[in-house]
Amino acid sequence: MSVVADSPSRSPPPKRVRAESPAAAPAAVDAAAPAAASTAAAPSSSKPAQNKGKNFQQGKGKRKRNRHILPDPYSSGDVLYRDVVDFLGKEYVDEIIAKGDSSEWDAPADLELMSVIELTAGVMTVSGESLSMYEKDGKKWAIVVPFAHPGDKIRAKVFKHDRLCSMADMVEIVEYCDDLRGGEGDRRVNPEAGCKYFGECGGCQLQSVPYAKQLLHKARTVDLAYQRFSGLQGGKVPGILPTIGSPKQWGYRTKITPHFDAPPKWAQRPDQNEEDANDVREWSCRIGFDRKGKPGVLDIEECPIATPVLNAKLIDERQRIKETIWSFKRGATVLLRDSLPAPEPIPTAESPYDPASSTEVAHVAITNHKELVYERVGSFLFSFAAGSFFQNNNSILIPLTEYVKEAIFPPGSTAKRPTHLVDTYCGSGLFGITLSTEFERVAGVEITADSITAAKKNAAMNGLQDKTTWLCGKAEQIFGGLPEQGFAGDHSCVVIDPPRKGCDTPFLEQLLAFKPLTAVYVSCNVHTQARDIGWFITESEKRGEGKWRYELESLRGFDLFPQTAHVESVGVLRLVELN
Ligand SMILES: C[S@@+](CC[C@H](N)C(=O)[O-])C[C@H]1O[C@@H](n2cnc3c(N)ncnc32)[C@H](O)[C@@H]1O
Repeated sequence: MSVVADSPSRSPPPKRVRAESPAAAPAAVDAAAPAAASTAAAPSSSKPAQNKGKNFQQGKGKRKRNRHILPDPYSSGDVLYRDVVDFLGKEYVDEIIAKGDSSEWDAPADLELMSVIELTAGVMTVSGESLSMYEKDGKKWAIVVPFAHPGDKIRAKVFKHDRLCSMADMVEIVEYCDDLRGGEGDRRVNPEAGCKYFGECGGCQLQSVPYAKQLLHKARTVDLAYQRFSGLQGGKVPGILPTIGSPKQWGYRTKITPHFDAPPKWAQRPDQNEEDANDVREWSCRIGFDRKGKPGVLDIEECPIATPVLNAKLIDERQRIKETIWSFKRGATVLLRDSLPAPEPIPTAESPYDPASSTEVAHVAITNHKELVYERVGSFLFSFAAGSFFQNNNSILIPLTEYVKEAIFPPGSTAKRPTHLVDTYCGSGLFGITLSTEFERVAGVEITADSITAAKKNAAMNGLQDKTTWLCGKAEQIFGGLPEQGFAGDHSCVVIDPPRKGCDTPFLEQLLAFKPLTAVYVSCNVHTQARDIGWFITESEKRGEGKWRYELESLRGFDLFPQTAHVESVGVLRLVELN
């Protein structure tokens, strides 16, 4: 474990552009960044966050205002706060907050910023950090430290106080607790395995945890999300099923986006004499990922969770950028995407893809956002622009799509069989196309025109053009257009796979009005999923007036991102007629 000495700066990272052309490229959107959910108790809408930026004035008559900013609901900050409350004890926290003197923001007096303290890590947060107890004069306070496991004895440097907790950097693990250790990525056990940047890179959080325990951690995350955010009482949330592991636990990631900063003004250019300018310093170009708890980019030569072809391409890209770095005025992001080589000829509606003809071929790495990527999922071929959305772990896509299929048609069920599938937030058609064999008709809806173009092309490449309809528009407006296409709730099933911010209220309202036989909600943010499913079940009880309602039949995580704390959650909703 490396020693972390500097205090992190809290300033926002500089803007980045794509690395294709150094000049005048547009600012790239970080696809991995969580979208802030916007309301506290209901699915997201266009309303502003209720408590964002709320000010609390400390001390009457004082001119200095102390801004205490609460995290957006369902954000990682909100989830951490819930972890802290559970750790300190809800009764204790309620008591402190009930005083109304904002003392939940006041760290214990002797806990000074930049001080190094000794702790015993208590529990692991949802996002994989440790929480340790700091108690002084009856005041309980949590210390958040990354990379420590429950039971580890550590030294940590406090750099920020927050509500009921302080953030600290890991300085040293003095004594390891073996309970959660011994994973393949634990370099104490396997010095050659895992990632040499673990402990410094902000990308992975759970590498040193054995894989089976990573899966348990993710099942707990799903469980906690429903306890905290669904508003559903005990019996309405089924027991969380074991997390389905990823067939590949390393070398699985088919897309990575390392980034780099432009040379700062003070940096000494290679062609510059030191006498030319005062105050120039040496600067080196770092291409990689954000550092954990420290500002700036961590220089990354390889990423062991990325596929081998991406790691090979990373060497070339790093070389290319280092050679041209002085032409960049702003930082930039590099896209690296794993692809099959373009098939020859490209399958078409007239001559569709034949899975029997496919052979094992060497993959290629694509760096141009507009170039087409090809991926196989089971007996289907997909293509999409490299810069657009597609799931990043191909190795788990057959288990995931097969699971959704079985959830819709449970073996031995006597329930009415849906004949039509509506794939909402369909992207380039992953669920609609892989599940199409079970349905008479499939409709997909998606906000991004390019993805709909890709979905149509994918349907044609797989010979599915006649049984599929792909509609570009907001999912919030789409159910109205479905009857014209022959879709009605009483013979349909809906797959819902929204971005991290979850569904909007208008979407869920339409889903309730459509009243499908089954809905399967797949989500990369279990916290907004819990909120949406909680709302949906509760509303269905009101609207069903004792005649019908939706039940949450099953819940389980899929590990699309081994070694990280992320979990994909699949919730199955079934319409139940009550008389
Ligand atoms: C998590 S991705 C899922 C894509 C696809 N189901 C898959 O697995 O490849 C979410 C998709 O929802 C789309 N999207 C985002 N907001 C939307 C909205 N309001 N209405 C419809 N689609 C939306 C995004 O463009 C993105 O393709």
